[in-house]
Amino acid sequence: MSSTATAKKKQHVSSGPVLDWAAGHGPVTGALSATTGAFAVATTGAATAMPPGWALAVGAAGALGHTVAGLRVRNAGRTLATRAASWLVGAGWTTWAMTHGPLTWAALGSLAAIGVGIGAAARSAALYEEAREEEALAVEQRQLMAELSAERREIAAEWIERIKRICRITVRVLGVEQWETGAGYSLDLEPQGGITYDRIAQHSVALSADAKLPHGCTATAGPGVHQGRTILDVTTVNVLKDDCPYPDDYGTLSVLTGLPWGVRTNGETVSAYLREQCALVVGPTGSGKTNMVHTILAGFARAEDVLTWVIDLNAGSAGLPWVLPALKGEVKGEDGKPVRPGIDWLAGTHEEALTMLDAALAVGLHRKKAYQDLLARANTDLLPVSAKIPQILLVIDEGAEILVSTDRQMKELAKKILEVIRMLRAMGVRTVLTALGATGSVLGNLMIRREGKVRVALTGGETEGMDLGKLFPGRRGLRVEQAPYKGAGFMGTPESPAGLFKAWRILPNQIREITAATSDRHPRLDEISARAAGPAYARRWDTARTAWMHAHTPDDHADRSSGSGSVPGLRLSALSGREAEHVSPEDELLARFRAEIDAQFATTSDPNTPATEQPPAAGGLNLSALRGEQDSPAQQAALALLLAADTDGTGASAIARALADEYGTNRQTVVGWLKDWSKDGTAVRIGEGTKARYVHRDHAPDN
Ligand SMILES: Nc1ncnc2c1ncn2[C@@H]1O[C@H](COP(=O)(O)OP(=O)(O)OP(=O)(O)O)[C@@H](O)[C@H]1O
Repeated sequence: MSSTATAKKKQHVSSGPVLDWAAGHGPVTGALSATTGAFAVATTGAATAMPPGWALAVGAAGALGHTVAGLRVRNAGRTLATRAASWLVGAGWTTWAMTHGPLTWAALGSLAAIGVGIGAAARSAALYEEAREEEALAVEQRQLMAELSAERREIAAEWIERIKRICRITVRVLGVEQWETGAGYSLDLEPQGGITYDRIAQHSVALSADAKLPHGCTATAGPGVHQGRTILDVTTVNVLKDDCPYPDDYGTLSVLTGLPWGVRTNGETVSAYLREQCALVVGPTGSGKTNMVHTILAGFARAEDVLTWVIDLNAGSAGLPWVLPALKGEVKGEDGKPVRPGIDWLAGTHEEALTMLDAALAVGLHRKKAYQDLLARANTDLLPVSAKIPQILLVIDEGAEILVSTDRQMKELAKKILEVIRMLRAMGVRTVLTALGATGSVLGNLMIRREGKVRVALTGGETEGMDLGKLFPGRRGLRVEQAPYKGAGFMGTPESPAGLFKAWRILPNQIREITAATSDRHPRLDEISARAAGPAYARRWDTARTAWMHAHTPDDHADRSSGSGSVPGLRLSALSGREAEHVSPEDELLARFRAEIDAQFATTSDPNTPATEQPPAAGGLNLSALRGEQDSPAQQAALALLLAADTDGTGASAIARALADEYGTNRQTVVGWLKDWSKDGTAVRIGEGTKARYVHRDHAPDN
């Protein structure tokens, strides 16, 4: 748009002068308007005996007005002079014609000559202005180019020419940034003529070929800082074929600020934002899908506001590495204490999966009612997820296949999965489904299409059942052949358009490290949700329900620990009376907590639980790490207060006061806990009468 036109637009918007001195006229209409105007004034003026000086005054004002308007839009001196002269000549003729009569041949002839003259002058001024603008653009581009280094200048010139030839678009290059990884560069482009980035994106494949980029490298156009700008990412080194190890920084993450899943070809981390979105990860066998699931679980484990629930009907294998090392006591915290599993619940059977989905639905639906006040106070309809009210992320391995299965049992699961996806976004329950293929039947489901906008396709070179067009609609130029490596593929989210990416490679020792490093960080299910989830949730680590985890993982400590010839493998279920004699105090405690939970939820005894509440055998799954898991959050908070009270100790009233606001706990309840803790040795009562107080056993005087 010319500067004159821009200025004109601006004047329209502002409440500026009523007379638009910069009003647009072409050379012909301008000349016509001037001559007919002058003629009309001269004839009317002559007929009404108007003083001729008026016409001259109007002309002078016109010349002045146009000059001021021209100066404001920085017109050239030449243009200003032409316009002012046109006004003055017109006014001069009108004055003369009014005194000598406008309807003479001399008057009319001279007016025609003046009209042609004004037209020609205006045309020449317009041409001059256009040339001036073009020159200014060229100077600007030259300046930009001068600011770039020689190498960047060369890159910029090369791409200006290539885009012009292939896309038939003229672009200005505003910047060239070479990536620190050395794997390519980005160009900041401004396509001319109101063209947007997608016109360049359409030609991605042709541009990559023309630039002779190596296999696995692309030239991908994406949106720039505004709609008139484009960022063109050009990969020159194929980083997809090399392994990309999971970073060894296990720092705290949040579902609100994004969970990193891998890297783009430019070395940038690509994150999934799952507060409101569900995710779909597609990968045929051997593509690196299991590894990707572990990378996803690692991110969830590191988040302080996420509870991960995993369903894997393939014997729970996706979740086991996150559970077994902790349950078997193979991983210890820094202080040598047992650690909590890296995920919060693992379902490996159809029944357990149903229980989990029912619990998720109960939590979500109850949160809707119970947190009404909180939502009103926060003035939002999205539950404010935090470490206190965590997001539940349900990872369902091969969940997409469950959704399209015709099997009766699977259909039952599918119905509940879809209910979770459909109803619980606002209440902080989202899903990550994996699928073996990006086929029509998987993506045909409206709920997946609508709610699952975080999408990953791990191709591993597999073209069968890999419809990238369906997985990433509207994104052109993505081809499976660009990522023929394990763990490599495409990822797209609402925040980051689909493009090549490589999943981090995570190894079993890192899973153990992350389990240990994040043990204290995992949130607990808020009390409101825990109540809704009920005993099914509270007893998820019960021996009867976790026995299957050992069914197919021979215990390598079995022989070492049981010289007396105890049966290897299923130690949890093998609760023989003899083994039960060697019960650790912590396991005894666990049994007591279970009984308490029963009382709290007023449940009848679980038919799956052994008739006598026997603790797990010594040397079996080390459930002591889960002691706190089975308490109510209020009870855990009370225990934390007891610990924090150090050697001074504390009392029931003080603890109840501290918990009243958040949990509504009364003194009587705390008295009960303190009594239990004194009995089982967790707390020690010291002093008598009004001096009586409780200290944690770690701070007891004789400890
Ligand atoms: N991100 C990655 N980077 C490098 N190599 C990887 C990556 N992911 C997987 N691999 C390699 O691919 C192999 C298969 O990976 P994985 O078991 O995750 O695949 P899968 O798709 O789950 O296959 P299957 O379903 O057969 O188990 C791994 O043993 C590893 O060597």
